[in-house]
Amino acid sequence: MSLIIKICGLKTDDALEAALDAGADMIGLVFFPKSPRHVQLETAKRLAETARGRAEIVALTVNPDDALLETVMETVAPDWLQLHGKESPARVAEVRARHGRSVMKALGISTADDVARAGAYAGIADRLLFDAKPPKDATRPGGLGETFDWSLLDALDPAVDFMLSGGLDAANVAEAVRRTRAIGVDVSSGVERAPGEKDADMIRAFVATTRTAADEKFALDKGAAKRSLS
Ligand SMILES: O=C(O)c1ccccc1N[C@@H]1O[C@H](COP(=O)(O)O)[C@@H](O)[C@H]1O
Repeated sequence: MSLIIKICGLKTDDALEAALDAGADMIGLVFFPKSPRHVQLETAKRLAETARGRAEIVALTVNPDDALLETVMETVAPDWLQLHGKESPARVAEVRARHGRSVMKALGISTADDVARAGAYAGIADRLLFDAKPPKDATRPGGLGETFDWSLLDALDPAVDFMLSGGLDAANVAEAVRRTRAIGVDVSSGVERAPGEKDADMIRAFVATTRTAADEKFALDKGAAKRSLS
């Protein structure tokens, strides 16, 4: 399986086209008014119509109530609901059952305890997404361009798949691919020239670098598997 690439926080037709042309597998639309990437519903609807069938559409919300999720479902019809707040495992299960959509639960990581707590969501969320834990005074829980110590993820149950985010960019994503067993990567700030302003060249560089790193890792793993059989 090839590595999943998600470009998040798209709010213009040009940025969306750049992500789709570059070969992004998932595109993220942010519904969080305090974010510089917040997108109006009508714009989101138009962007989703362009993206449908070319990439999976992810609607990112933070501690959403059901009214917001219903509106997003009716207007945008995303493939995924990304929950990026303090949603409990029970709330994740409820959202999944009520809205009938795959749920990606984002979890902020700064300590080994944060990784241990992730186990409570395994088998409940359809996918886990690890992000850097935001500082206490942050105005948003993600999209801050901050990395975290990826070695903390070594303690995670090997049966649990996850995507990685938090401060990724074209300069560090190859190392992230090599260093972790993430099945996908998610980027927002790292493909922007200013907060909320995506840059087509940076999107292309991010996707190309990620694909090359994933191919190299696959070739290395294949070689190692062959050697262990001989
Ligand atoms: O992008 C935002 O503004 C945002 C707001 C609220 C919650 C999450 C947000 N973004 C997500 O955060 C991670 C990491 O982003 P970055 O690459 O470090 O900027 C990613 O999943 C974004 O989708």
